[in-house]
Amino acid sequence: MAIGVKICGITEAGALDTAIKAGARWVGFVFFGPSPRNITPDVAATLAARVPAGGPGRIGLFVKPTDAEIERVLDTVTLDGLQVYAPEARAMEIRARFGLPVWRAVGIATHADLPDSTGLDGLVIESRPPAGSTRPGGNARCLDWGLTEGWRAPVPWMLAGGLNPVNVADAIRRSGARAVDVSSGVESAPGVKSPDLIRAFMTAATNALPA
Ligand SMILES: O=C(O)c1ccccc1N[C@@H]1O[C@H](COP(=O)(O)O)[C@@H](O)[C@H]1O
Repeated sequence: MAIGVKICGITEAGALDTAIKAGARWVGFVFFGPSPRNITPDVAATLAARVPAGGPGRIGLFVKPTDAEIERVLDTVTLDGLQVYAPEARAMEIRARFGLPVWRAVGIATHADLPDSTGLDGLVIESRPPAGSTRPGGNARCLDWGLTEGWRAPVPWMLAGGLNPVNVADAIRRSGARAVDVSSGVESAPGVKSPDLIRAFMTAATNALPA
């Protein structure tokens, strides 16, 4: 079974080209000031334009965004979907307002935190941020992968949080995820993607399950 991979927090063309060549299903651009991966709409537009037709979906990541913040990005950047950190009702509003698929990021601590319904297009399931963190994701923090065992996901979902080339195969097997999302785990320093780590992650994720 093919595993979908999202390489998130791309800030420059070299990493983007590596992700495309290695077969990423999605690439993510972060629009959140406190993140070391934050980029301007102009930079994102240049990157988004490099993605060939039939290439990975271009996902914009937003944290509790206002409509104006999303509008400002979409005025400049062509995106194929949005990843939002916001309550379900707000994420639904965003979906209705902008007409793009919306995946909601959900931080979980127990099996009971897993949503059993949603009106959205997908869910990004990850660990809760450490206390005092300035951002709700991108903290290289792993979930207990056993928590998703037996979960009947209402929509497609991806596993995120603390994944890297060494642990991703185990994470896929233990969590049951068929799509994974990575940012910090393919970086040589915060906000600096490593082409070697991107390639290693893609290989490990792709080979995690028998063909
Ligand atoms: O990457 C960030 O800086 C970020 C900022 C704010 C919200 C989410 C962010 N990243 C996303 O968090 C998960 C897990 O990332 P990691 O692999 O543990 O670094 C993933 O969806 C990132 O795109």
